[in-house]
This record gives sequence, C-alpha cells and structure tokens, in this order.
Amino acid sequence: MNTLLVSTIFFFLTGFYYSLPFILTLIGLVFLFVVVLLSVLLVSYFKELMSNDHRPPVVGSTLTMLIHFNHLFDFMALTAKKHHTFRFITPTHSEVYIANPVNVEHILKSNFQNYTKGDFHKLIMRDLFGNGIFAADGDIWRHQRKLASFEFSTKVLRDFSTAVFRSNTAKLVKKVSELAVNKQIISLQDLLMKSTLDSIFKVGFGFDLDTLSGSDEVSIQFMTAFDDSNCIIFWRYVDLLWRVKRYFNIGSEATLKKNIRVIDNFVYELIERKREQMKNAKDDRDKEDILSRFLIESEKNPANLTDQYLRDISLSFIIAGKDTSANTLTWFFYMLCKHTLIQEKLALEVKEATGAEDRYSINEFSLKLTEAALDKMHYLHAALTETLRLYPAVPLDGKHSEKDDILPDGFKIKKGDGISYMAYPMGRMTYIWGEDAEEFRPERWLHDGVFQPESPFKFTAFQGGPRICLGKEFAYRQMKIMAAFLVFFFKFQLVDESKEATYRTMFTLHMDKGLHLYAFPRPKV
Ligand code: HEM
Repeated sequence: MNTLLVSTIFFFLTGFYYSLPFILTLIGLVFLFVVVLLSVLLVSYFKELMSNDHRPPVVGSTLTMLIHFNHLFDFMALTAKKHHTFRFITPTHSEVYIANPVNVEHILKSNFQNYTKGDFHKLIMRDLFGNGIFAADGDIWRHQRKLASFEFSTKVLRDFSTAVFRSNTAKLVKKVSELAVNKQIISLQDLLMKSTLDSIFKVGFGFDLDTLSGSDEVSIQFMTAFDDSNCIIFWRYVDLLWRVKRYFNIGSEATLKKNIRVIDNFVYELIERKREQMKNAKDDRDKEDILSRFLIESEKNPANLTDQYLRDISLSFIIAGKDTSANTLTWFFYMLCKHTLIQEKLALEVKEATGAEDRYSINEFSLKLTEAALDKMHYLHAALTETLRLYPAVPLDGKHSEKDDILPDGFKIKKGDGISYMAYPMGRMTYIWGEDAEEFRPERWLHDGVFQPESPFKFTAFQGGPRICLGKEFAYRQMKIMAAFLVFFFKFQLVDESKEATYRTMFTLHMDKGLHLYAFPRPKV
C-alpha cells in the first residue's frame, strides 16, 4: 500500500504520466468527495444535536474529548457532577455516559441483552484483542465465559495461583530490599507490572518469564509493545482518522501494526512451545495452567479452537491479569504514602493476622501468610476496595445499544448509541458516596471491623451483571498477598511529596510516569 502511495505522489510531482487537466480533474473530484463527506457528517451531527426529545444533554463532541484527552476521566467527573447522564456527539452516533447506579444496573443487568460491545467497540479493539472475551458478544462470548468460569472455579487453579503469587512476591520483596538497602529510588509501578506479568504467565501458561530480574529481552519487548498498543487502541476513540491511517499504515497506526507483530510472534511461539511441552509429557497432562487446559480442549475441538482464537484468549488473560492488579496496587501505595497512619494501621493488621514477628525472614513470613490469615485482613481488603473506588483499574467501560430504549432516569437511548458507565467519575460523586466522596477512607467499608460489600452497580470497579469480572477473587488474593508482604517488610515514602500523581489516558488506569518511592526496611528486633 505504501509503494502505491509513494508512486502516486511521485507521478503527481513529476507529471510523468498525467497531463495538467487530468490532475486538476482529479483534485476537483477529491475535493468534491471531501465536501460531500463533511456535509453528510455535519447534517448527522446537527440532526443529533437537535434531537433533544428526552435525550441526554449534549456536552460536546469528539473534539471536546480530544481537547480534554489528557485528563479525560476528571473532565467526565466534573461533567457528571452537573449531569448524571450526558452525551457527546461523534460524526456517526451519540456516546452517552452514565453515573447513576440505577441506570448502571439497567444496562449491565436488567436490559443486558440490549447493551452489547457492538461493532463500534469491536472494530476499535479487534486488532489487539481479536475475538478475545473483552471484545466478544453472543456465542463467542458465552463460549469463553463458560470455559473461563470453569477454570476459575477449580481448586487446582486456586492453589496453584496462590503458590505462584507467594513465590513471585518473595522475589519482589528481595528486589525492593536490595534497592532499599542502597537508598535507591524504587519505580514501584514498573516492578509491580513486571511481577504481575510474571505471575499471570506462570498461572496462565505455565512458563517462568522472570521479567522482574530484567534478564529476558524478548519478554521486555513484548511488555512494551503490549502497553503501547493499549494506549494507541484507546486513542482511536478520539482519532477520527485512525482508519485512514491504518489503511495507509502511517503514524500511530504504523506503530501499532509493528507492536502487534511483536505481540503475535511472542504469543504464537508460546502456544507452539506449550504444544511441544505437552507432546513430550504425554502422561503428565493434568497441568494446572490455563493454556494447557485450553489446548486439551482444542484437541477435542480443533475447528473451534484455532491458534488465532487461542492467541486472542491468551492475550485477554494477560491484559486482565497484568495491568488491573498492578495499577490498583500502584494507586494503593500512593494512597498509603499520602496517609501514613493508614499505612501503619495496615502493617499492624498484617502482623496481628499472621502472627509473624518482626525478625522473620521472607520465607518464614510466607509460611505465615495463610488463607486464614488473609481472610482476617478486613482493613487491608477495605483499603484495596477504597483504592478501586477512587482509582478503578477500568475507569470507563463502553457498551452499544442494539435497540431504542428508555433509561430508568427517563432519558431516551437510540439504537446505535454508545453508552458507557463511568467507574472513575462515579467514585467521586457525593450523591453516591456522601459528602466525603473524594476522601480516601477505608473505614467506610467496615462495620464493627468487618468488611461490608456494596452493590456492583454503585461500586462498579469489577462491572456487574452477567459480565462481571471473572478474576475478582483471584485479583483480591493476589493484591492482598503482595500488599501484605510489602507493608510487613517496608515503610514507603514518596520521593516527591509535593507532586500529585495523575494517569495516562488508556483502557486501564496507569499512573503517568510511574510511582517513585523510597522504601525503608521496618526495624528488626
Ligand atoms: C483489580 C483487578 C481487576 C479489576 C478492577 C477488573 C475489572 C474488570 C472489569 C471492569 C471488567 C469488565 C470489562 C468489560 O467487559 O468491558 C472485567 C472483566 C473481566 N475480567 Fe477483570 N478485573 C480485575 C482483575 C482480573 C483478573 C486478575 C482476571 C483474570 C486473571 C480478570 C479476568 C476478567 C475476565 C475474563 C473478564 C471478562 C468477563 C466477561 O466479559 O464476561 N480480571 N474485569
């Protein structure tokens, strides 16, 4: 395609093939095409703008989102304080945003069948996610949901993943310890991302990646390509020209294509390696990792579980398991540095629940961090949940309306509208959480010291209804193990206490430029 473009420009510039009248006619035709296209878009824009018969108020267009892109979730929060339901107009349809829990329950549960991922989201996500569960509807979604639900409910996976979390967190503690002893700055988000990637690889695919040690160049390349793709794919929501750029393979789309090649090579090789490993160990087929189980399934049903489909499923697990938990823990430690009393309270709870003594080594502590001890840590559970209320790992979540509908608050939804519930803004609404909505206060989740869950349509970090997150329990277990280890061994302090952290706008709530801390080993007696 690039060759065609270059030769066309060359011919234009040299006039080698075309005469002047021909070129002028061609330019005229292109101009006419652009004018017709713009007119069609403008007409549909104004038609949408005028259709305010019980339609949610219009607060802007794609251009508004583009202008506020770098602080998009805060801009949405500010808008949601004025309007609980509102919309933006894009050249092709309206994008409705909702913050009212009753509306959220309606789209996620009561009228679930009307609110799908839809072609608009699927088209944007397809290059990275393919037919993976995050970008799937209907039978494809049901198939993966069924397979994955079964996996997540097995005791084998539970025991195996707990062991993996413990051993990978022990490695993380050693790494932080080395940096702390030398009084070096710790880039915690980076370390957390590497540690959760190592864990999801072991649990998902049965391989040791060890990105934490930084020795595996290929996996670091994969991780970078993956993070950048996540950003570029999200950028497509405000980039009206992404399809043109993709067609001509230029700009961000050319970068995305390169990144996806890196990702694909990595994942296909992984599938191949796993197949080889399983062939060589025919008698040992009772594997704990998720990919082995999907591969066994694919042998029974090769037409349905192709390599491409296995790639899509595998990638969905990586994105689900890596970014969400690591990002949440990053904001959690940021909050602990801002609220040192809470940090101390947590360290005390971990000590009491495990019965561990200050002088314990990493291995001794690990043995004490049993399931029963984790279950006793209500304050830790509340602090992680409070982090997710204010900094949900998935800050906005988009659906598509299949038919005309009316929301419980009376606003009309048209067939083809996009509709997103806003987890990040919702955490900041006084009409949902009370006057102290913007304060970090784990106590709001406790009654007599016992954690009290909230409705998933009010606390939307894990979504709700039939598509509620499948990894919720898995994620809490991992985050509790990692947090308990780290607060038991270290006290954390921000390198620059005057700076307010912010996010990089993408699918997951990634802290912009990372989290830089000092860690001080807790005194050993
Ligand atoms: C703090 C951690 C996590 C948060 C906040 C979180 C949040 C979410 C959210 C908001 C969704 C809905 C996404 C959508 O449909 O657009 C989701 C779906 C999902 N999550 Fe999680 N997640 C977390 C961790 C995990 C982990 C560790 C796993 C698995 C290893 C996981 C597996 C899944 C799967 C498979 C779905 C798709 C469910 C479906 O569409 O039926 N999640 N998660």
